[in-house]
Amino acid sequence: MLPVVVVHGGAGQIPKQRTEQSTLGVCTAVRAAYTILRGGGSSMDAVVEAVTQMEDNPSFNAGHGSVLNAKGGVEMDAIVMEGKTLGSGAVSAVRNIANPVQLARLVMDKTSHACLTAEGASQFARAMGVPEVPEESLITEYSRMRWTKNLAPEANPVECQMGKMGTVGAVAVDSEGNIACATSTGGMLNKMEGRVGDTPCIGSGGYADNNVGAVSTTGHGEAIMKVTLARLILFHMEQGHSVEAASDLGLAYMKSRVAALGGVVTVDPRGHWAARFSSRQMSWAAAQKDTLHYGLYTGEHFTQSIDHPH
Ligand SMILES: NC(=O)C[C@H](N)C(=O)O
Repeated sequence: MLPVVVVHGGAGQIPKQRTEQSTLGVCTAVRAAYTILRGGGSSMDAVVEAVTQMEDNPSFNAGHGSVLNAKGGVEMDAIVMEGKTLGSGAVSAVRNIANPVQLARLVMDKTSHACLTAEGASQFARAMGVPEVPEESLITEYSRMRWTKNLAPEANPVECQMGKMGTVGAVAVDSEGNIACATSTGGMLNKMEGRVGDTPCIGSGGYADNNVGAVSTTGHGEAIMKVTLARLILFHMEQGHSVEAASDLGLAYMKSRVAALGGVVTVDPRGHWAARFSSRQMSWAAAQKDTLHYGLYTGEHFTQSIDHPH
């Protein structure tokens, strides 16, 4: 069954005019990651490549295309974790870099820490030679439009969040059976400056353990943290549930316990995979055995050959 990679482009409600770009984005990212796996590359390289591509894609709320905070700025969170050693790296509230997921990986590889935040993360990025980019280059017309709309006195904050839930994430198992996850986000629209969400928090935004599996999550961060969604799903897998059942149990608990919707991508060590969500939509894609799988609405599942798209 191995290798496999599964990605998501965020749970929520995607405006009609953006659905096509979103589906295209997850499919392109999963293809790039699968090429790495098929060439014998590691699951960590694969998930970082997939998430990097989606950070660069303005259709998603991560990197270029991130939502704006209350002051109109961009602060981003990201995490990576590898299942062999349980090593992880994260950055939170980081500014002025194009690819927070790559900085998270550097935190894992080059420091003895699990997470660096804000100005400290920026200093570390500089020390590692990561180029600084102007904030303007991360902001799209669409994210500025959403932000402005949200400032209007009659704005409905819940409605405004919809369509900008596009956090991105990936999980993978490589041909050696090593498992990894990565998640990256601009957070929640209009968040307070300095707000840190679930994404960089181990066990909430993601978790990977070669003995159990891996999960990357998306949804309302404060709710995800309350139930430590990624680790909760892996707990259900430890209890013998399938990737699909465990994902649904975790999401159902979050819905009943804290009235929140979300989505996840999940793998187990044998290469079973799932893309599950309680929100109306989540763009997702998976690649395994040279087949591309993708979908957007509940119950949707399209397949095509990786090498011969039609
Ligand atoms: N779109 C998302 O998934 C948001 C992210 N979980 C956060 O709260 O920061």
